[in-house]
Amino acid sequence: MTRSSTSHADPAENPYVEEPPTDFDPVAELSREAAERQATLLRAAVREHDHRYYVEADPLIDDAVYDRLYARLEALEREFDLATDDSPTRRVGGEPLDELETVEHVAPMRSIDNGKTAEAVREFDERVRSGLETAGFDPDDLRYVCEPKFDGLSIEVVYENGRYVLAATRGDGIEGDDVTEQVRTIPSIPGRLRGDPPETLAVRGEIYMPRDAFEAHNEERRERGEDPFANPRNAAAGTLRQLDPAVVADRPLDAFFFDVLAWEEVQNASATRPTTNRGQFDAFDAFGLPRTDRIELVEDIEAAIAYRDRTGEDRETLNYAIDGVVIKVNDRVACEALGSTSRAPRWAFAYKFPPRTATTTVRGITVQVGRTGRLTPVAELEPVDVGGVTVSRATLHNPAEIEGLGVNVGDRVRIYRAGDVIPYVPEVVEKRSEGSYEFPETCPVCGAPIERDGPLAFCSGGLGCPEQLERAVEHWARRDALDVEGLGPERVEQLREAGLVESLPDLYDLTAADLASLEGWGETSAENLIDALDATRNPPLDRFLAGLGIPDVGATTARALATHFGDLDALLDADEAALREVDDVGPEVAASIRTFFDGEENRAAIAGLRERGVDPEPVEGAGEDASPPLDGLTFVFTGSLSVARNDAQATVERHGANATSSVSGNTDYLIAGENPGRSKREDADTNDVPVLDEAAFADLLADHGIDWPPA
Ligand SMILES: NC(=O)c1ccc[n+]([C@@H]2O[C@H](COP(=O)([O-])OP(=O)(O)OC[C@H]3O[C@@H](n4cnc5c(N)ncnc54)[C@H](O)[C@@H]3O)[C@@H](O)[C@H]2O)c1
Ligand SMILES: [Zn+2]
Repeated sequence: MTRSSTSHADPAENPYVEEPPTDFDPVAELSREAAERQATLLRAAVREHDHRYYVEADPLIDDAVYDRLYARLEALEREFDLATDDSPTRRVGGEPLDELETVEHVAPMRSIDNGKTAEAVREFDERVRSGLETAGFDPDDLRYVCEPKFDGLSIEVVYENGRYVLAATRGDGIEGDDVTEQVRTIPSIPGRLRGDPPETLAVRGEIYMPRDAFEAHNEERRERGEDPFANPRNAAAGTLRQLDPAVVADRPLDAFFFDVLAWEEVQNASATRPTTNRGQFDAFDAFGLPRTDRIELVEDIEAAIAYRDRTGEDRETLNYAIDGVVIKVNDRVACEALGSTSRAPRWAFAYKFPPRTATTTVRGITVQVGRTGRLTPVAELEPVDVGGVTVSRATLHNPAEIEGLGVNVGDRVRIYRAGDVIPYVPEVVEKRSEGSYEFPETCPVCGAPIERDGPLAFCSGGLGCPEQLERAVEHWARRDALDVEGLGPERVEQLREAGLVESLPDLYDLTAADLASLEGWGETSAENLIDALDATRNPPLDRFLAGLGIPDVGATTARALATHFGDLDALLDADEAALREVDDVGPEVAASIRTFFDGEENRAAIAGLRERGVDPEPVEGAGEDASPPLDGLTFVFTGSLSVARNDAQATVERHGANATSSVSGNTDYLIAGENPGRSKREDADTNDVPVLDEAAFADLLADHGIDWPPA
């Protein structure tokens, strides 16, 4: 099999690549010649966008714009009978990456036809009915099975004699990338099937990053100064492209399976393939393959439409991203009779949710200052409804983005909002102003000069900038840092405005009397905050470090630094070479730590804290030779313990162990509190992982000289 080559359009010569129109003339008004010319350009443009989207994972245009180009091309090909075999409307849009090995799929991995209206779904139903009638089926026997359409990464997984042997991405539908080692690290994908599987089983599913994990992961990226992923789909795709399986193992991915690509048995007659799509899910259950429990078998297309509406209502509450539902003919013999085009099966249809985008006017552009001084421009908008939510602000990310969009006050823009993503502006739809917004040269809050670093801009005012100071104090008080209750953003702002807090150490000069004199404070709340601050005077070293907000140092790196150096002075004196000896710390992070500790302001803050008796506890037994007591062990926690799960995880990590969120063959202990999760217990059984209750866990820690519950 040869790899299909993709010719790329030269963006400069093709208007549909660089600046796709927002509207097209009606197809009926075109001459045949004009239609041919347009179709040729559109084909080249769609190919180019496919490449940017599937291969480079860096699309030039928004999905809605792409969908418009694609629909136009389909319409021209249909009306003027122009389809060519190599048209992108005839094939799946991806192609394998160069860095990974290429593998051929056991059966083509096709796309799915889709639409956003009930009308389009009814037309699909009519096509199915007439197709079945032609093939001699009784359309009255027709049943549909409905499932959520997961917005992740399509994957093929192959089992031979029940053993996991291969995983591949969709690629161009015929060949994909070999990601066997990467996918092997996903805990919910079994290494061995249970029950009575056929000799060869190839299944299709979707890999996704759970929403909570996505948010946590993005938070870490932001802390390291990296750009967050725009959505969970990109996060999952970016992760699976990692060539190093250890990186993949570190990021929480999960999977749902929904289709069988091949089911072959030579001798094992008991393992017959189910005759319905619904029945295949029961087989998945028996084999231990994860699948959604939101499957519904319905009597007719109207019930399928209702299913989509109900699913849409639950959309924001699910821990995974979905972009619609998939409606499939249930009976597999009927599916085979209907068959497939080269691009998509005729027996399935994706009924997508309405786009979460709208058009509105930019009323103003403001600039926000973050903890590290990073400046984020924000578009202040004419309020507009987007999928049921009123949006009046959208992020413009950074000055380079503004230049790229060419946006200015007064322009009409499209905004995009998904449940878990801050609304943003993918395009200007109508230019009504001159040029693009001119980014200020000084910080709008403190007036210090702005410094540019590539696409980003920073306020150079440091903790002298009121906004940076407030963010730094809030950061210090965060749960995973010093955990000071009662010190939220509003109170921090109040303390700064009252002149009580002008630096981090000032927090520890506060008195209950100072606070009680402020508006909205009583004696009790004042004393509570003073007590909460007092309780942080001897924090564990890692929390102290996390609280300082060193760029690139999140909670995990802070723990690694604390365990390695043991006390603050050793760390303050460490040069970059010494810092790089710590796990997780590469040259960039080492340089960033050094720069932070060399900064005069930061030195002064640390000295000021120590003068006020805020001094971190040294870590006992730390040092390069002594390996930490729980080194190499992996724990999973389930159910409720006497302390928060985060704290339990932090405790074992502080002593050298890993804490992960799902049980696999690599887990050493499952710690089960009250009301433990059933699936984790089952996974522990399957993988022979010992399950400890909290008392037994405390004993285990005591054997290693670790106190439980943690102080
Ligand atoms: N912005 C751009 O330049 C650009 C370029 C190309 C494509 N796109 C976007 O990509 C999308 C089209 O991509 P596509 O062809 O991969 O289609 P798709 O991703 O919309 O749908 C097909 C996929 O759905 C998945 N799926 C999820 N749940 C499923 C279930 N329960 N049953 C069956 N399949 C299920 C399958 O893995 C399959 O690969 C469009 O939204 C388009 O806008 C954008
Ligand atoms: Zn400033």
